[in-house]
Amino acid sequence: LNISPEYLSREFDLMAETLSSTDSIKTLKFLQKKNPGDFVFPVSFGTSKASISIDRKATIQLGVLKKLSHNIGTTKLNGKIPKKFCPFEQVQCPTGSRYRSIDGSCNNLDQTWFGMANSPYRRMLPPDYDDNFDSPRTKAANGGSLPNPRTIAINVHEPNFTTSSTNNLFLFFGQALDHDVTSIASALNINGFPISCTCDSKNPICFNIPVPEEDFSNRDQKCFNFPRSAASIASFDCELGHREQLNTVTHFIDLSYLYGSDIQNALSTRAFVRGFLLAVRIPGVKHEFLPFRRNPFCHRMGPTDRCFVTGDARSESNSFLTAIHTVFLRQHNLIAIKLSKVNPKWNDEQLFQETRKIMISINQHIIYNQWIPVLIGREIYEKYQLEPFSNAFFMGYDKTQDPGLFNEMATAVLRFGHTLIKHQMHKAHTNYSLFEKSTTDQFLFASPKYFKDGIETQENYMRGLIAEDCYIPSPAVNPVLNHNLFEGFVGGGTHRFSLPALNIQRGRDHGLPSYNKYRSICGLKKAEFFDQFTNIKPEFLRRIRKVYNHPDDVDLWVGAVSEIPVKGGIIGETFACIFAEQFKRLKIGDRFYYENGQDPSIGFKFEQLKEIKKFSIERLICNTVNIDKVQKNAFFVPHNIFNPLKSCDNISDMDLEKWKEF
Ligand code: HEM
Ligand SMILES: [Ca+2]
Repeated sequence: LNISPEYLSREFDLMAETLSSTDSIKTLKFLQKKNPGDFVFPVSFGTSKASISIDRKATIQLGVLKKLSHNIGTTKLNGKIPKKFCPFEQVQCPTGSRYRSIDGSCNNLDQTWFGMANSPYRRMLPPDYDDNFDSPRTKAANGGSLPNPRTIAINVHEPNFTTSSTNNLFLFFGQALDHDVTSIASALNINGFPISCTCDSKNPICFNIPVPEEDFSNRDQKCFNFPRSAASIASFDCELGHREQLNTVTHFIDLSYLYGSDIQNALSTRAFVRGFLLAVRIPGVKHEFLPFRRNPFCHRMGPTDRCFVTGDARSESNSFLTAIHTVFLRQHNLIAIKLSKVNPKWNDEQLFQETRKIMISINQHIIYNQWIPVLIGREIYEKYQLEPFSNAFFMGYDKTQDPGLFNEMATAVLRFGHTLIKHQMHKAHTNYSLFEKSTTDQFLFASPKYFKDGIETQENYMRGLIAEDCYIPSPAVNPVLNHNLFEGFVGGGTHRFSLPALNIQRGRDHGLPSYNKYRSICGLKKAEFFDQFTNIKPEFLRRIRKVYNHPDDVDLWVGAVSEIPVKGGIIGETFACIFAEQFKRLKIGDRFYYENGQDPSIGFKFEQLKEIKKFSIERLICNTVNIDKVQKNAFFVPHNIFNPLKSCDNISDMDLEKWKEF
């Protein structure tokens, strides 16, 4: 049904007025109450000024849709959101820039917003909201309710402690990559406060998970607090549409976790001398450290503690991830020093931008050349043509391809990692022997410890990453993540979370269709009966059948992490297919993709590209960690025969002389 612009304009104004009056009352109550028993969801990282304003306009749109669909009896309404309520505008692009913008805009010169920060996710399949456009997916095939996510967490994701040959570097490099491409905006109230979803809250933004009878670990709390993700308008041209979610970081693989996704953050990471990023130097110590800032915005810290400045607020969520940030910071400054020697006339800005470009390129090279084949196996890797060329430019950039991240990636696929995280992890000495175990809760938000334990500790974490294995792929999730997540973190209370339950609830919050639907677009058969989930091991299928009534009910993350991994890979066929499609788009839809040779003014010279391709994860480790040997493939634990240690002297590096300007 087509709705006239005049009618829509009136309805939007009315809805804005209604919402602002109820919102301000709620906010006032929130401020007056300040009840110490209230607690705030601890994971509200994905926020930005832009996300608050987009959320607001999207909420007004959803209110209008709800009212109209109620009055008219259909949700299939066509019309344009009035200009005043459309949060997106064409960006004015500078002409001929050789470098990526910080917020990702103007990568695509026709569709300037493709992949930029604070823009909506895309979807592989249309959403499956209960009311078709906004309310979470909660209905089961038999007309009843889907099983409680926490019941699923307890029964399907119960811990198992078997380790694999891939290591923690593979895993946490994956988390860093996730943080590069996605950060779901959390819903905030109009004053920018995180929303406090107490168990009895009637706020429609609260989608709390009740604690089921069988949850022995959490009997003392009534619910798991769960605010929905912020809303976004689904399309840039502001057609009326379903609730979409908002990515607050650049969708491109552009090291936004190192350089920031907005200008203010970006400026705060720079030293403004010789192209350097801000870093701490300690006299007599070879390597640099992350720059620090003081409270009050550090998580879980005392008044004298310090935490770090980085391009992404989640960099401190665990010490192993912080170690990866440190490695990239060091490599940036190493390149900047060399470039300044090669081109002594370049100023800070030139040095910074070219170093950033090289860094993003070596990171893309490691991802496409080394990390992806381990994740999805060679067969799918080759089928989707993700492998870099050995000796040629890539000429396949296609400006019609939208590289934007699929909601499925943020809400399910990239969360495969949650099943691989060991309950206890270690640091390692230079000879790779592991020592000092820490349990999951000890390395979460542990920056003060990371900092205080002294400089050698940081090297020990980095060596721990390469020396220690992670778990094998399976639906099992370690007991701290599954049963006691963030225990004691929030206001000193006993509130705990369950990571599998959060993943499942987030999928429903975003209206992700069921696992079964994705099977059918990924070349597997859509199952009529549970037995037709033939790529799920019987022991896991038994668990799934115990909690779900129908194959169409199974949540995407749950079904897909239960699949047998693809040959030579870590994830199953369904995740591998969504992943490969996404990373193909991130390659051919990124004008600055490092191999792109279509436009010499932004691409590397051929001899420079050859140098980039000499770089590897092993070289990165050799350059930035106190170590003189590293295993042949640094994403696997060392092995005397299959993955022996190799001297760093025999691992190639880039020759930056190829950047000399005459
Ligand atoms: C120490 C370990 C980790 C903890 C405690 C942790 C915890 C969390 C939490 C609480 C969320 C938000 C859940 C929600 O409300 O929707 C989340 C999101 C996510 N996690 Fe993890 N995680 C960890 C490691 C990892 C690893 C190793 C990976 C992947 C290899 C990963 C991938 C993701 C992704 C992709 C998201 C969604 C991010 C977004 O788009 O906003 N996480 N994690
Ligand atoms: Ca990015």
